[in-house]
Amino acid sequence: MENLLTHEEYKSIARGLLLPTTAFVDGVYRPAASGATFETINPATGEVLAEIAACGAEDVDFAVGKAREAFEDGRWSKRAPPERKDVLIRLAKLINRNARELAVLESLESGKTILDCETVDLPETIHCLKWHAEAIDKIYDQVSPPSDNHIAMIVREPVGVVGLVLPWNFPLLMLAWKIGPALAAGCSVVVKPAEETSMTALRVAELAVEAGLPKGVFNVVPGTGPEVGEPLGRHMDVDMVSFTGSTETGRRFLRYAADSNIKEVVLEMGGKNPCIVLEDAGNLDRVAAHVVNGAFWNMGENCSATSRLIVHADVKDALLARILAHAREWSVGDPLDPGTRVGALVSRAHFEKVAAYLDAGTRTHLGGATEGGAWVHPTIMDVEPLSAAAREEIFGPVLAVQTVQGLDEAIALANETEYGLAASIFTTDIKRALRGARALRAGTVTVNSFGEGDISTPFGGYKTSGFGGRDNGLHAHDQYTQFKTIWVDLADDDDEAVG
Ligand SMILES: NC(=O)C1=CN([C@@H]2O[C@H](COP(=O)(O)OP(=O)(O)OC[C@H]3O[C@@H](n4cnc5c(N)ncnc54)[C@H](O)[C@@H]3O)[C@@H](O)[C@H]2O)C=CC1
Ligand code: BAL
Repeated sequence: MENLLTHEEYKSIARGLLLPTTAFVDGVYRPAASGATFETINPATGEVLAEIAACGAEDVDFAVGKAREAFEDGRWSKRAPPERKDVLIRLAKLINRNARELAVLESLESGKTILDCETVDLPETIHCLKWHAEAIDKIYDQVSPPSDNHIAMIVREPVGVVGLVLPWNFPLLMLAWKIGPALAAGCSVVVKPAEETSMTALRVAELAVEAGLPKGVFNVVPGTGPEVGEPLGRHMDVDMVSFTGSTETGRRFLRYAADSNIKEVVLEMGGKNPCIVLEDAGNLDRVAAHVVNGAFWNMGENCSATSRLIVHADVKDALLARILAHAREWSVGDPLDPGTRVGALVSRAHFEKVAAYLDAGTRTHLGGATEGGAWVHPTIMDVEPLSAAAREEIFGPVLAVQTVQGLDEAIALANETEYGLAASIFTTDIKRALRGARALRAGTVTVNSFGEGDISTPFGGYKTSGFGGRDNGLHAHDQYTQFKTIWVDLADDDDEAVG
């Protein structure tokens, strides 16, 4: 990549970074009300990067209050759409101007490779914000003609104060997926970053104010799930929560909403995503490259990662040979080395969770090993259909392989999961591809490729993978918008009144 720096240059930038460590509320950085802090660790070195404000219910309440004030006085919610667009485009440009610093910060906190941060996370974050900004003044209200004597306007209004609860695997991109449409709609937001990765969200909130976003509209409250996420989920003055993370925590947000003000809840949760390769898949080398990318990109810490390979017996050996050849190219190493493809897992605790699955297969084809308490080598293993490794979300670079004899068996096995986020199918027969794609119970199905789609296409899951709406696409704007119907009676004053 011609724009990448050297390993030494990245390390030098890392040493010089100014780290944002306190909450960002009402346009300024401020410590937690209690003064408490927690350590944020660089997972690749085990070193403490910074002490971050450990916020709690009092801080959440303060941030929600400021977000509410901002929403009600209309400083953002009632600004003309073209003006909101200009501010968000300025924010995208500021992120672009600070992209290198943000990429290094993202990599340091999360263990993600600098290669991905520079070439995927930052460009996609910037593109996402621009895309939603550009959409703001192109979404029209509607008029319904119920009768000659009536007219009904269907108008969109911002939902209000929104809580955005983020995961650690794509800290910046998930922030953008949520603030893009939320701010575009005119909402005020209170962001709760994952405790492993608080700093890039804090820095983006600061840049947003520099871009002209009024204070109080974009607040960030760092802290743990129980101390910040729960009070946000239970807050009586939060109108909606959008969450990305585990299915277990997603369920909690439904309970919080039910027990409080029945706020709207949108959940993007786990996956155990199948990749079906049929005997007529065509160029197996190309298929293998997709499978390896789907399984090991971002260390498999990706809700839509290819975590199950369901392969036809006739091509299994040939495909596996090519998969192993591609996977061996994925070098494990320091995330700040631009040659590294597999960085550190996000935390020691997560490393231990993933490592516990490494001997759960019936036969290991590759990997099965760890390194330095932070790295898991790309691992490929055969698994039994009902085993934990075949059913549970591992969220690491582990590919579970199962063999089938035909399409129907493959579909049945693919759907035999509580999840339904993503799936892929490889075949050169268009009818089989479409029959398979329709039968797969997943929010995104890719044919002859691996991918999550594009900012323009909705992303979310079936079954326990998703609830309440979709990220991305214009559909995402619906989440952050209330529809109001305004009826007008067009009858003359002396006509008989009818309902
Ligand atoms: N769908 C996805 O993209 C993600 C899935 N996961 C899955 O979840 C597993 C566990 O990872 P975690 O980081 O523990 O995920 P998590 O779902 O617990 O964390 C996601 C967010 O929810 C917050 N949270 C945690 N407990 C909470 C609570 N009781 N109330 C309110 N908010 C709470 C966290 O602080 C974080 O901001 C992973 O191994 C992986 O399988 C994790 C991250 C992202
Ligand atoms: N793959 C984007 C959503 C996520 O993994 O959190």
